[in-house]
Amino acid sequence: MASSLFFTHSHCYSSSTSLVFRLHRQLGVAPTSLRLSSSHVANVAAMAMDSSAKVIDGKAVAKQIRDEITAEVSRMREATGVIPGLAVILVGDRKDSATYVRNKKKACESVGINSLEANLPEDSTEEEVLNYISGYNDDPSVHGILVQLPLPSHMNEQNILNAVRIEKDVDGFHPLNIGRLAMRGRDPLFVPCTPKGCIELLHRYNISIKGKRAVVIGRSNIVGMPAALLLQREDATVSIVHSRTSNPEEIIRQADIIISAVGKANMVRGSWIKPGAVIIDVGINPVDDPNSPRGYKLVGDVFYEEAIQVASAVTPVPGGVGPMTIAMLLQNTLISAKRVHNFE
Ligand SMILES: Nc1nc(=O)c2c([nH]1)NC[C@@H]1CN(c3ccc(C(=O)N[C@@H](CCC(=O)O)C(=O)O)cc3)C=[N+]21
Repeated sequence: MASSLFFTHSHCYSSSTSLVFRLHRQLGVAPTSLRLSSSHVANVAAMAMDSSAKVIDGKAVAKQIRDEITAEVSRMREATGVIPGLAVILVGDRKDSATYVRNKKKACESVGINSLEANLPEDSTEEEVLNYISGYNDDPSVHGILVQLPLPSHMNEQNILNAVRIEKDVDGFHPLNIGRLAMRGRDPLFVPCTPKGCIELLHRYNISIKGKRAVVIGRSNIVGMPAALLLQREDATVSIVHSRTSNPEEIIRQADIIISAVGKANMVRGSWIKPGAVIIDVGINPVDDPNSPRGYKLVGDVFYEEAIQVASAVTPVPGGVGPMTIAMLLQNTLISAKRVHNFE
């Protein structure tokens, strides 16, 4: 999910918070004795006292959605005899990809969706991958096809994603599905899982989007760009901040809703956040942690401990967007099976 990295860390230290603290030191006064006039800082202080930000529990919402899907899968099976099927193609042996694929398989089992898996060696040819896709395209027991990304560098991702039948494109990555997502008055067959999960979290927490200022950080094909399109379809006013944006902090500070999908640990600092904003953190970044048995822990793009003091609601990492991505994949697979079998 991590796209290209950007922003030097020196940016983080030009934040207004650390500037205030530098001022404290220069003036030789205790922080509490400083009169801070801006409502921003006052609000931050007020919120810090009751540390009021809500944690958006993606893990719990994903569980609820899986329960709903379980019920629908069995209703469909009883009425039609059809069991939705998802095929996952994994090329190579990246450890993280293998873990994600295993989790997807487990999730399928937990809701009663059939899962098929093709594990191809790293040195497979593009043609071999295309052959698998074509087999799944023609297999009526397969309602969704997912090609785990990233693919080995010798393969042309575009050729491979284009080969998935749009009726089975449960990732929503086919250019025709993205094109429809971008057009007013049209609807894609599938919406990409991670951005869909972000919007679903906002809905389930009754956070209104219409008329709000939303900022998406990152412009990847799989998260940032479709997330911006979805927010716009929900009637938000959307800005996209990326590696060539000259004043990212200034733009991010105007947002009522922030979706960050950059892949840079703790990049978004508390001082970049408008008090009361809602933060959806898509980043899943490993950082060294000698106290963890694995030697690392996962953090988001957003500096969580700071954000929770300023925002009204924040998704944690792990336990935020990640579990929602998988829940949306199951949902897309169910939608696909229902559509092809005309089951309402
Ligand atoms: N064709 C394709 N479709 C994808 O949807 C896709 C992909 N390729 N390639 C890789 C990324 C990554 N991704 C994640 C899904 C779930 C979690 C997830 O459930 N994370 C948990 C656990 C994290 C952990 O502890 O390892 C959490 O955030 O709480 C994370 C990441 C889907 N991706």
